[in-house]
Amino acid sequence: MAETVIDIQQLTKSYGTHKAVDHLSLQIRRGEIFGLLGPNGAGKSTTILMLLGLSEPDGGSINVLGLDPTRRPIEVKRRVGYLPDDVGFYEDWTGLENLKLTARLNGISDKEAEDRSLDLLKEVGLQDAAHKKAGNYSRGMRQRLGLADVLIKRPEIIILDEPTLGIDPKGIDELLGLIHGLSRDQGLTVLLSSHQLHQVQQICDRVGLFVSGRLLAEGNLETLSRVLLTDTPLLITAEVDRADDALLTDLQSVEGVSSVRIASGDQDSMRPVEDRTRLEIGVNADCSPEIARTVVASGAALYGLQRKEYGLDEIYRRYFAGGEELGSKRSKRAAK
Ligand SMILES: Nc1ncnc2c1ncn2[C@@H]1O[C@H](COP(=O)(O)OP(=O)(O)OP(=O)(O)O)[C@@H](O)[C@H]1O
Repeated sequence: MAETVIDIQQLTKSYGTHKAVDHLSLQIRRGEIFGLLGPNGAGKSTTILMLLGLSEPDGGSINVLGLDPTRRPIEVKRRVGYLPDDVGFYEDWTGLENLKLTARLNGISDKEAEDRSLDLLKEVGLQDAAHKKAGNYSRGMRQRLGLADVLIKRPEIIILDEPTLGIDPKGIDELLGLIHGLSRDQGLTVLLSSHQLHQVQQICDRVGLFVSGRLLAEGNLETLSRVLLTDTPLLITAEVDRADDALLTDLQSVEGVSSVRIASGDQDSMRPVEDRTRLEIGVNADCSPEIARTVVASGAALYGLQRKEYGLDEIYRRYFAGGEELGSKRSKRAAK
């Protein structure tokens, strides 16, 4: 297994009485693309600042490439690239000039700076814009220039804070493809913060789900569904002509069923046909045959039965829709 390049243990940071990061423990391995996923204010940026030595923890420990960022921020900065959500460039300078400046600031010779800058501009698909002023770049181009800017010092880890914010869908795909390719080709470790689920899902090897400064769960999609949806890893929807209380009770007693509810029909794409009722049945094993038998035995007509596994989007939506009480229950479970 690849070595651990970021090791966070029981990390805590408060602003006044507000805990922005609350006993966070997390390990990231070399070459991984790890997604920090969570709503605004979840503590992602605060965590990133502490990883870079730009903010001091109140408690716990951080180790980045064997270094404590609070004590050795300069060495960490040399080996870790950081792309904030909005990079500052000299707007009147060309993309190439901006990159060369960063290279020089990192102690790279003029000749090498020119070569590396041109190579990177090509790599991020900006060769044709190399001599255009950064002020005239689109948001997507600026982010790609930002990526080149971060890579110029040949870091081992790059940390990207909401890199796709404000970019159009095509630009997002290009940027994510670029990040993925870089990680795979060069063994670069990528830490990417986002509240855009499908983007994180698209390229991340593992995801950490943040809420209120705490890491509720981490892992690949499968692990997340197991941890966050222990009771109902699968959802079966049944479309019936009617659903009385007796049917709901019968379904609830089928082995493997953990929840039964009548769908609200608030999602257009899933709205049942008029005069039909859609039941959402949370199950921990596929008990479709027994569900079908129970519906038919009740005298109701069964129009359809569908089984699906949760995607990250759904985990996120369901999880956060669950509210505080559910959240704390689940976080305890996740912590086990
Ligand atoms: N410098 C600060 N002073 C006081 N409170 C802060 C400061 N920075 C962050 N916070 C608070 O700490 C909490 C975590 O913020 P943080 O920016 O880390 O979250 P985030 O997950 O990165 O969200 P966002 O995507 O909105 O930046 C929030 O409640 C925020 O208001």
